[in-house]
Amino acid sequence: AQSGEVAADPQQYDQAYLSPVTIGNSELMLDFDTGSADLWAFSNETPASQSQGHERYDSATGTELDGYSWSITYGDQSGAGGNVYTDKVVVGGVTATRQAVEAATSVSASFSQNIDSDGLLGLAFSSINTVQPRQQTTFFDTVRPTLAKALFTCDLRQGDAGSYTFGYIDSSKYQGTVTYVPVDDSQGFWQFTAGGYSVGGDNATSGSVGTAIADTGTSLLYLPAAVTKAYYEQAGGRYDNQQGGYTLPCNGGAPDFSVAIGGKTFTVPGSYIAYAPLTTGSSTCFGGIQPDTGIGFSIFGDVFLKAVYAIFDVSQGSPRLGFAAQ
Ligand SMILES: O=C(NNC1=NCCC1)c1ccc(Br)cc1
Repeated sequence: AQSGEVAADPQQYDQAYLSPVTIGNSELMLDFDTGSADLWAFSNETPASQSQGHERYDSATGTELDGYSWSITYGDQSGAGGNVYTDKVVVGGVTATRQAVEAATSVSASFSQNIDSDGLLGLAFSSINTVQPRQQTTFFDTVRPTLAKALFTCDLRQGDAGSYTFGYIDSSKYQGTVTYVPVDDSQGFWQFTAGGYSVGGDNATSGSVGTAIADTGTSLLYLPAAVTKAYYEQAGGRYDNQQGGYTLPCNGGAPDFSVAIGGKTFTVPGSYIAYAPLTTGSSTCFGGIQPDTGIGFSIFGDVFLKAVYAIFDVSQGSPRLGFAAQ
């Protein structure tokens, strides 16, 4: 049985985390994304005008799926599209011999401009893979029957290298016990229910967060508008229309944010929520918590995930998420 571990290296401000992947004989840095289900890369088929500074997948090593294509739009309105190959993909020693690899023929500006990222490796459910005419499986679904345990884990860290594992849980990476919650995969996401919250350890805050997804591909923590408003009232933040979100002082006084999941409380340090200065040297920071208005549910992105050890587990028949304090 296979198992393995790969580093997750943070970009500036932990905006995204990138992991090394070998596709054919190309070595690429991909953004592992539990919020989508396509494995795509900049390629020899991506226009030079869009791929300056990126490593590219050489599709010559692959077998083209004739007449197949893909096209994806992400929650932040970025997107890409192209052709489809099968090729050997290796992640931390775990090998998929015939993985669908989606070669980009077009990518949106934010992907071209982020030269650290050579593409994405989707880890949501294969039901939302965009390949036509026949949907393809994610890397995890492709290797799942060969894994020691049908699960992968995510250990993202603030400003430091973390890791993803496939096929095993590394109990040295968390403290205390793991709390498991059921996952509703009907929309293709790692969707769960979050409970009550508190700001700055003040257990007077009431209400509950509700339906949420665990999304490594989203940088911030998007919560219901009422919860977000309650947080910034205590944090001394304000909604800045020009910035299109809440901002707050960078000065280190931001309160912690705690949320109950499966009856256990998980805490995001205030320092994670003073996310990044509006511009270099500014004493005002963009907030790591923002309202989930219009999305339909909350998004537990990297700001939350780097405060926990997360286990994405399909070994029990029904999918489940495990969380433990880091
Ligand atoms: O696209 C999503 N996550 N991944 C990525 N974002 C940007 C690049 C990769 C996403 C998924 C579900 C919801 Br609801 C909102 C956003």
